[in-house]
Amino acid sequence: MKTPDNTHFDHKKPQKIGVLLVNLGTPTEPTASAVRVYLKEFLSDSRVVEIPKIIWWFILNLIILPFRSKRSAAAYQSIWQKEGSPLLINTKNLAEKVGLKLAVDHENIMVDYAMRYGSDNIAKKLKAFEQQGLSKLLVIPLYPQYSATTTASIFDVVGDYYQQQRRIPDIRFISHYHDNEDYVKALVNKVKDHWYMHGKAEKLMLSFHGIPQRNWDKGDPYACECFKTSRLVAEQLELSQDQIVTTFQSRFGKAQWIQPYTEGTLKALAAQGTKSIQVVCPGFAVDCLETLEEIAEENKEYFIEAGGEKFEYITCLNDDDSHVDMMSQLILDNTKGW
Ligand SMILES: C=CC1=C(C)c2cc3[nH]c(cc4nc(cc5[nH]c(cc1n2)c(C)c5CCC(=O)O)C(CCC(=O)O)=C4C)c(C)c3C=C
Ligand SMILES: [Fe+2]
Ligand SMILES: [Fe+2]
Repeated sequence: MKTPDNTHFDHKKPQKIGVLLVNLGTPTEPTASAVRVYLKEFLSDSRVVEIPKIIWWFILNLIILPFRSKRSAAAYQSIWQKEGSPLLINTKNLAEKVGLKLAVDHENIMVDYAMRYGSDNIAKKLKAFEQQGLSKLLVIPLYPQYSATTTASIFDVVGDYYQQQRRIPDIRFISHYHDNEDYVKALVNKVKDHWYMHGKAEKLMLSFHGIPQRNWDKGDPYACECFKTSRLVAEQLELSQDQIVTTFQSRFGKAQWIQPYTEGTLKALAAQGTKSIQVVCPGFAVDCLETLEEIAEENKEYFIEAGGEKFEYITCLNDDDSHVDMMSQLILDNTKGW
């Protein structure tokens, strides 16, 4: 154990519950150099890329980072907001609203957000909690569907942090909430609200971030959880098999990823005569590059170019009341007895 840096225990300090909502992370600015720093940390995580370290070091540093950073920076520029990256702004807003809602009746609960990669990292936020008298910790990765590539990576970092500490709080970790009733209801209501404003399309597409096929083959339950979320949403929306389609986006590299792919499905549907489609991304708690640029811009273009006429993107739950309520309830359910 390295030198622990805990402060002396203070008997008078109030004992509090810390709730950390953790998302992926994002570049500090939409420039090639900032994107490179972010991608280097993200793609060096062996939970994300399982290729042997030495081989991957060469591929990442000599091929991917020099080319991808520039291309991704341009994509980030197209969605960047005055206050920064949408992923950061939306995550911050969600955590703030959940904190305010819970503060009304539960003044011992502190809510904050953290990012797995880049700034606002997990260690920094756990340290801040400690300074405010943390005695119990609930970690909620903002990934409804479990994957080792995302959820487990957050668990690793929380573990690494406490490996360096003398005092460990009581810790609870939510590994998924893909079939949580309130989460499914929030998605269903989001789609219904959209229908109310814009009418129905011929098809509803549920597009999730993909993972490599070999991760699924090795036992990652992610795809099964995505399909279960889809089934629950379809049942509550009373949609038949041919009105709803589940797909996977954001393929990275040449290997096979879980299928069907979002891009290929949109092109095929348009080519087969589907004229209108609505797309929602239930695997993303908040809007980010993968939804605002890849789906709402890039994939929209593919659909229209292939003969589609109407493409509507339905935004993520973000800081909607239904999401704030759902998260608050998840927190109360999982801090019972504390
Ligand atoms: C091997 C590569 C990747 C795996 C596996 C992966 C899994 C995965 N990612 C998310 C959520 C997000 N990914 C985002 C961006 C993003 N993802 C990858 C690669 C893998 N993701 C890259 C290279 C990027 C960067 C953008 C790019 O260059 O295209 C984001 C958005 C970040 C933002 O700043 O807005 C999210 C969110 C999940 C849920 C997941 C597995 C389940
Ligand atoms: Fe990703
Ligand atoms: Fe992408």
